[in-house]
Amino acid sequence: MLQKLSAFIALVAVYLYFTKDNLDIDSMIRDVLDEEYDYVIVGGGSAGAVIANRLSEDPHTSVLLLEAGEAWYPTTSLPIGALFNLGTRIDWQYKTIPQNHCCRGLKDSVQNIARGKVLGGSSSINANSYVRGSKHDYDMWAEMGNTGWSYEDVLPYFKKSQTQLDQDLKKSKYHGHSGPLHISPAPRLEGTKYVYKAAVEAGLETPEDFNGEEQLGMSFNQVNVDSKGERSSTATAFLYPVMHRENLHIATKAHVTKVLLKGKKAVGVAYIRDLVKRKVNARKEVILSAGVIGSPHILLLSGIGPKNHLEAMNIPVVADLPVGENLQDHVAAQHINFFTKAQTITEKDITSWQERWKYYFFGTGVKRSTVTDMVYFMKTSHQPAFHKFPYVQMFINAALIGDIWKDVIGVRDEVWDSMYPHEEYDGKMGLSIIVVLLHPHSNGTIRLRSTDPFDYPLIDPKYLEDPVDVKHLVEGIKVVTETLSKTQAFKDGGFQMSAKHHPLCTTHAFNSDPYWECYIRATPLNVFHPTSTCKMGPESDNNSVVDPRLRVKGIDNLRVADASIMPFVTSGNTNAPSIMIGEKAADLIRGKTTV
Ligand SMILES: Cc1cc2nc3c(=O)[nH]c(=O)nc-3n(C[C@H](O)[C@H](O)[C@H](O)COP(=O)(O)OP(=O)(O)OC[C@H]3O[C@@H](n4cnc5c(N)ncnc54)[C@H](O)[C@@H]3O)c2cc1C
Repeated sequence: MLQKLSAFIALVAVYLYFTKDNLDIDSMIRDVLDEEYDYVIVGGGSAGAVIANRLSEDPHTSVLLLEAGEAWYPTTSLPIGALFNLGTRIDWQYKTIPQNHCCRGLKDSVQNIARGKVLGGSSSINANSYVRGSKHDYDMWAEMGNTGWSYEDVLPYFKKSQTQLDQDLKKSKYHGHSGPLHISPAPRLEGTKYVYKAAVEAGLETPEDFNGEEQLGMSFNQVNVDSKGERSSTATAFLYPVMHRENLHIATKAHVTKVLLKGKKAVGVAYIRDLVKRKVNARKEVILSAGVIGSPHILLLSGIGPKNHLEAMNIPVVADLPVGENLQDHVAAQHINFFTKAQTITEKDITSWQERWKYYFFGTGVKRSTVTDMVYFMKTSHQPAFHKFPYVQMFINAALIGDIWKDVIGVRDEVWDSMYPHEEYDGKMGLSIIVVLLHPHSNGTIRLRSTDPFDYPLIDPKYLEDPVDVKHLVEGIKVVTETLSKTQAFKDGGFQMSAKHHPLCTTHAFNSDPYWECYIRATPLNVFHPTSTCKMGPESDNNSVVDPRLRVKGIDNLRVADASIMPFVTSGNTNAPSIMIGEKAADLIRGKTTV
């Protein structure tokens, strides 16, 4: 009994030691707010946190940040934390509506859409890969009429936000050295080194820096992890260090329900905190940074959206704009697995207490890892010739898929047990490769389910509606099964591809094209990169919601600044681009160029 009590007290002491900083953070959250601020920012995520920081640099400007989620959570600092954050109270835990063109191996044919509900937003719960996308993405945004968003225009903002810790990249003209966000190289385990060798042997490109001169090819990953081995989110980088500013007020657990409008001018927002309906005024502007689902949700509730839909919901139409259209997401093929004896991370390592202590005391071990240690970018033969950016990305994970992922992905029990049987997977080392579609032809929508602001909207990404989307993915899979897997390096590493037949695709010969098409449609993943539901476009683009200065069209004093404004989804993970959008938005709002 005494022993158990001492162990418990020791645990509490360690917990308090490591969370003491969080008590300071709590003390800086405002309970009582002013009636009016210069700027009211909704959502303290990847973009919103950056805007709050930058606007409050001027002590004469008052800024309020309203965030629906909490100030912090015990597992957010762990680089490997994505696995421990999903499905918790800091994840909104959205779901799509049942999908018609995929997903029969998933529960109810729906995909889980995780989003962060905490300061830092999704940057506090994500998988930490630091990927800017292709320079051609931004050049095409500019060609579409979005003046000021070409690669040359946005590169300085990427650099501004960043401190590159990788010794080899420190001198690169593509990286920044004094920004709040810390970027370091992903660990290089024995298992992933074999993949690199395989890429060289197969004649694939192997750029040193996929965020630099050349993106295409196989590279070791770059991650948002600081020199102490902790996650560098926009909360830790941009908010916590400046929360003491007198002119920056931050309110958490404040759920914004509506933009308050006087005619066609935004004058504040309505929100609910502690079960009480409240209002706050904005002297200059309201900035929506509530993310790809939150921002369109609030606009629709405010009467800004497609006329037909608003009328059907009995909401008076203030502006007829395509809010909630153009939803794009990176859909991916289920993990392709290779067993190996070369060092990788086992599921037991991920959950073990020894590893937890190793990380807490020394900042080392597998919890310092973000698992995706390498990335590969490729074009496919099915993409239009004028698209110079890649259509496929691979995440090379230094761990086999295991039960820890089952609920995150939402695969039906019997399908999961058949795909990843315990006797084959438990305790085994290996690689899992996720092949991701970067530019889906199938775009979807976000619509109101009801006028209750707490009712989640209807999310329909229409995954894989267009058959060409599957073709891109099959071509990507073949690089794994026909090229990498046949190299001497893979033989030397003892890599053995799992030949487990997908239980819903047994009528197709294993490893044939029809087999992979079936495999992709049966149990796809989304890799949490939805964008473009408040698309940016010039005056002439009727399919856009905000102009290139991020102002909501036809409404004064209202901007949107987050992943929802992307004209199309970038060629890679979407956190760094959302942070860049935050940096650029701050300059657009205050009318000065800082880069
Ligand atoms: C599990 C997961 C893994 C990912 N992995 C990676 C990765 O490895 N690399 C990468 O680059 N990208 C990754 N992403 C994607 C990336 O994190 C997002 O694209 C990016 O964070 C989006 O930024 P944002 O500012 O648009 O929205 P968010 O960061 O989601 O911020 C929106 C904020 O608004 C708040 N909010 C919403 N509605 C309201 C409301 N009504 N009232 C008040 N506040 C509200 C939310 O709580 C949230 O804090 C991942 C995402 C997830 C969820």
